Amino acid sequence: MAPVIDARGLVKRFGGRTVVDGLTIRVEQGQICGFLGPNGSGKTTTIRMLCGLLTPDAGSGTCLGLDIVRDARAIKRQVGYMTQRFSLYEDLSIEENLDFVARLYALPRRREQVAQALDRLGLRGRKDQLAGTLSGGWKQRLALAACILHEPKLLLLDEPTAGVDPKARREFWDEIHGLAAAGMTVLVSTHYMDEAERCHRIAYIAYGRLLAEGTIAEVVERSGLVTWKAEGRGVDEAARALQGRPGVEMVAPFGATLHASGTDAAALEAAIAPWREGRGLSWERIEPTLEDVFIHLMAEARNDAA
Ligand SMILES: Nc1ncnc2c1ncn2[C@@H]1O[C@H](COP(=O)(O)OP(=O)(O)OP(=O)(O)O)[C@@H](O)[C@H]1O
Repeated sequence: MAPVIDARGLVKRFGGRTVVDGLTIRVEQGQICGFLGPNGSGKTTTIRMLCGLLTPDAGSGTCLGLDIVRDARAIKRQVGYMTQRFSLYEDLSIEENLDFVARLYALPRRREQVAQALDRLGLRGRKDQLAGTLSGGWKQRLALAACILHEPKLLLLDEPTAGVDPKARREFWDEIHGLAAAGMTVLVSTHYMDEAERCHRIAYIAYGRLLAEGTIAEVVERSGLVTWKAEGRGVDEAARALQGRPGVEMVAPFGATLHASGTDAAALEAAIAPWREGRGLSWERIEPTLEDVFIHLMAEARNDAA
C-alpha cells in the first residue's frame, strides 16, 4: 500500500532564510508518527506544505495519493488539520461550533455527524457550553472533534496538547489511538517525551533537516549514544565537574540523579572513572532516554551548522 504521506526533498524559504531544508518524510496508513524538534525547526511549516496551505520552493510529494502542489485544494478538503492555536469561535457553544464547521464542509448528514462527534468525544454533556468558557483540555477535545467531523483519513495535529494537564493529555492520546486503530493516519508534532513514546514512529528535525526517523528503539539504537546514570549525594558537583570533559558530550542532573552521555564509550568511561570510587555515588550504564538522544542530535546539528 502507498504511504499516506510521501514527500521528498521539501524546501521552504522565508525572505532568503531556509527553514525547511530538503526534508523527506513518509508515513504509512494507520500509523501515528510523532514529529519532534526544537522550537523553530520547521515542523509547522512542513505540516502546512503537506496539507496544501504552503507551496514548497523545491521538492515534491503526495499526501493521500494527491500531489501536494497540483492538488493542494483537494488535499485541504481531505485532511483534518488542528493548528497550534485554538481556532474555533469562543462565543459559540460546542454544538454550534461543530454545526458551523459541518456547514463549511457542506456535510450531507450534518446533524447526524455533529451528534456522532459529540458522542465520540464525550462532549454531549457540555454541548451548550460556550467554547470560550472551556478549560484547555476540553477546548482541545472540541478542536479534535471539529477536525474529524468530515471523516478525514489523515490527521495533522500541531502541538495539540500544549499546556494541557497530564490527565487530559492522556485522554486525548487514547482518542488518537482509537482513531488510528480504526485506520486513521496521524502526524502529530509535540515537545512532550511521553507523547513521543506513544507514537508508532517518530521523525526528529532540527534546522529544517530530518536528523532521525524510525521507531523509538531504532532512533535510540542508531544514535550510538552511551549513557551512564549516577545516583547519590553530590550529583550536582559531579555534573559540574564532568561538563565539557573529553568524552562527555552531555551531562544533566535529573533530580537526585545525573545522566552523562557520549558516543565514545571508552572516553566517557575514562571521564567518569574518578567519580566512581569514594564519592558516594552509585553508577550504572542505562539505555539512553529519548530526551538524551534528542539533546545529542540537537548538539550535533548545531556543530554541523557552525
Ligand atoms: N510566514 C512566515 N514568514 C517568515 N518566517 C516564518 C514564517 N513561518 C514560519 N517562519 C519561520 O520559520 C521557522 C520555522 O518555523 P515553524 O513554525 O515551522 O517551526 P516549528 O518547528 O513548528 O516551531 P515550534 O515548535 O516553535 O512550533 C521559524 O524561524 C519561523 O519564525
